[in-house]
Amino acid sequence: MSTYFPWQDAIATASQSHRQSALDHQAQLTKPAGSLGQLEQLAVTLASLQQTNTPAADRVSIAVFAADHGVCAEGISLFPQEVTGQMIANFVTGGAAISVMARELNAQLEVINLGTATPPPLTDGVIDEQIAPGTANLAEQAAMCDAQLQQALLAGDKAARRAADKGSQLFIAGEMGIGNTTSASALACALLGAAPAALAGPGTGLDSNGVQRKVTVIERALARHGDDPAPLTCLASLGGFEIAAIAGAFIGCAVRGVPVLVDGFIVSVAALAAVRLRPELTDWLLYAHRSQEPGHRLVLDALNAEPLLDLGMRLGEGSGAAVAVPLLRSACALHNHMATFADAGVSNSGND
Ligand SMILES: O=C(O)c1ccc[n+]([C@@H]2O[C@H](COP(=O)([O-])O)[C@@H](O)[C@H]2O)c1
Ligand SMILES: Cc1cc2nc[nH]c2cc1C
Repeated sequence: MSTYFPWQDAIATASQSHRQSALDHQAQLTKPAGSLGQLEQLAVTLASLQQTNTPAADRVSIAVFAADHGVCAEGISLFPQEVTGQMIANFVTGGAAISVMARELNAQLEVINLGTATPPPLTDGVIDEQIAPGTANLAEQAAMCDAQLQQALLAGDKAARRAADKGSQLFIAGEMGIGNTTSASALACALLGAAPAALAGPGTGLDSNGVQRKVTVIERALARHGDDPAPLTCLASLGGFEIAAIAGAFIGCAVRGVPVLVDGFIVSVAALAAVRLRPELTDWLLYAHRSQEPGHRLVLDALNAEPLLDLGMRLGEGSGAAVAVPLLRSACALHNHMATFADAGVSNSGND
């Protein structure tokens, strides 16, 4: 495939010296070594990515990418397609889960429309990156052409640039798209060489007959696609506009040195495609939660990812990542504000 990448710039590298300083600092804090578990690693990782001795997750950018999917014609979702447009309006008017969470976190929230089958009832405050009124039906033809893929990747890159320009310390991508678990499952199958039955799940709530129908649809899509695992080919053939945009956004964040907190199943599949495209991206991805969508486990394993939370969530929108932000903030506050053994006059002999 000849898709042109406008951002073939080098991905930023984590600072080994800040990593070492952060590890040394952790060893001085008034606690048995390792007793803050993953919070210690989080603080160290953020220090090395942010190239600082005082890591932070105060300035958070959340970008929700929304788009429709032609594969909905196959009856693979419990919900009608017009919900995508309706939820876009709900995101900007403040009633969606991610809107509430963004307010709680004092995070920047932007909503990006990459193309819906039914226009959103309200477009004020929505970033317009519409490519087409949804992808084509991926069971029958490529979901998008090369030019559309490029537009989607670029829309994601622009969101990453806006986050970097605002000085964001953490980027979260959310997604909204009725039918997108079918697209994400098909894409993961192609990237991993996995069987549809291993990846397909209920999405918004299909029963077992519905999941079986979804498996058959993905099998048709993969038979048409063939076994080409090249990430750009897979994205165009089986992806969604929002999934490709998220892949572009993650690469754009890593190029600009903004750490990413990865949300659920669909976002993780976008991350997998992006990592296959640019393996150096791996360092920049932190994983928030394991979604209830059964395929997420396989995708996380392929990414070698150990997510922080497992709360049985399966909403999307970036909600699983948003609930993990307070953990990152706690990790940073502890790293930055705990007393050292020397400062507090506490004996450190147990840590020798
Ligand atoms: O993030 C997840 O893990 C997740 C798991 C299942 C469903 N979703 C959300 O549900 C929608 C897609 O579900 P479906 O059944 O229409 O394919 C889409 O808008 C996603 O945000 C999200
Ligand atoms: C109501 C609704 C909200 C969502 N948010 C993300 N995916 C969604 C799917 C539905 C159906």
